[in-house]
Amino acid sequence: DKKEVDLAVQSAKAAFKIWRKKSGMERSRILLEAARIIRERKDEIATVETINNGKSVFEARLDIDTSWQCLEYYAGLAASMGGEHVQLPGGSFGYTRREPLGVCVGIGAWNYPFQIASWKSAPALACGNAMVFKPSPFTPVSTLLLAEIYTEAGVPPGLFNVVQGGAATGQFLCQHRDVAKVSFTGSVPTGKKIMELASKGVKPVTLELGGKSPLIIFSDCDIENAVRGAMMANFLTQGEVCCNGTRVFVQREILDKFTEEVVKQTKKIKIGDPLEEDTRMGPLINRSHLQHVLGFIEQAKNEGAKVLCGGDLCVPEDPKLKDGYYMTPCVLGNCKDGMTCVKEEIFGPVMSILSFDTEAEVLERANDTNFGLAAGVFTRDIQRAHRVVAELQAGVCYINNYNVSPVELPFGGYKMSGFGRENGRVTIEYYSQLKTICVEMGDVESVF
Ligand SMILES: NC(=O)C1=CN([C@@H]2O[C@H](COP(=O)(O)OP(=O)(O)OC[C@H]3O[C@@H](n4cnc5c(N)ncnc54)[C@H](O)[C@@H]3O)[C@@H](O)[C@H]2O)C=CC1
Ligand SMILES: C[N+](C)(C)CCCC(=O)O
Repeated sequence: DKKEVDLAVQSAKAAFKIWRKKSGMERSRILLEAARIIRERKDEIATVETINNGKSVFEARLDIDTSWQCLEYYAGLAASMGGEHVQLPGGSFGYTRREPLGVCVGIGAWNYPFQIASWKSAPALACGNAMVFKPSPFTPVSTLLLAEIYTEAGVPPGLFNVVQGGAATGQFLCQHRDVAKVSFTGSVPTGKKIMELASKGVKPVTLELGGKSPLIIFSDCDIENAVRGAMMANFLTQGEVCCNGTRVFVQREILDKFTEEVVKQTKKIKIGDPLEEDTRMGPLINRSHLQHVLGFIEQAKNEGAKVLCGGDLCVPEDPKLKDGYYMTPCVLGNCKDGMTCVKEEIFGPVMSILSFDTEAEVLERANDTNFGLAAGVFTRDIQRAHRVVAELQAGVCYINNYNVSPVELPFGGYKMSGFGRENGRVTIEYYSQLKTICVEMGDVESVF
């Protein structure tokens, strides 16, 4: 409620007063300690994340890895955040200071709860800010572990606060007068609302929104790697991934071979209890989302797409899983650009395969979308690879791989997939502001 949101912001504000005075080296040491604790508690956090979200524990561990890596990365940058010195006439000079913004708000989606909270809080805290974070009400648990860990590592109490709730809570946060910035991960419609709310207080926003990314497979590619890339691009976290390459464009010469292999591999994905070691796909986030995804498959069939595998409700053999929100991962063939399954973000394990003939044609079609989060290309021709990514309208492009996320590289979208970046050096700019100081060494020459 409004009252709890205010308490969280006030406590973050108090912590900010202490934190902002610390040197980068001091902040760095605490972030490194937090990273160490995450590494030490990795299996436990991954288990909580699996219970939280439903993704396989095998995959959840990878999310926890990119989380502590993000803290380590920004710990490394914290001490080198600085400004510049500029000489002016007559011995006068100026300098700039890079200062924190204050209390930042993070609002997260349910697909990568711990990772999203880490990717937002690590650069925020490294720059000297405080953060109040609101996880999705579908995945409220793991972010609390992060808060616990920051506290144990030695941040001032309240520096990273978690508030629970849905849209109303998010709105209170975006409107709060003591909030300096909002970083949001979620859907395009909510992103627009947040931008609107934040604009009332002239607060900067970072928006990490949805996508419908193209993955382009040329006939000169290493086909085994291309198949693995397409699996990585579509089936992590039950397909509930914003940057997934769900429009798989395959050059006609290898369409049959590629499709056959992708279908073979998709059928092998082990679905079941996500806490079991060999499971690679768990249940979707909730029943209504499952129905929503299955609805897209029905519609795809009606519009002429061919289900090559999966796309059905799945009831695992284990009786304790019988009411789970499981479905079999789906590959759709015979897809055309105008179909709903090709145009809209499904956010489930559904790959659409499209064929193409020429580079110019596929570029035109790949870019014909309002989204622009990610894109991928598989080819052995290095000139073509760089020529194609230079033309793709997407914030993150992969050559001969997909959905890897080294924290050293910026991540974020073009077009309606949002703006601002997470990870990489550049994100320091999104969590700090520049102060200019002009120093007079002589007398004031007044106009009056
Ligand atoms: N670009 C990226 O990095 C990512 C984008 N996404 C996108 O997120 C979507 C799925 O996640 P959902 O949780 O369903 O998205 P969502 O937009 O429904 O919710 C996201 C968060 O915003 C909060 N929220 C909802 N309405 C709000 C309002 N009016 N004001 C303030 N906060 C509000 C929710 O409680 C939740 O914490 C997909 O569209 C996906 O593409 C998901 C993960 C990563
Ligand atoms: C880790 N990765 C690249 C698969 C997804 C990260 C973005 C998201 O939160 O959906």
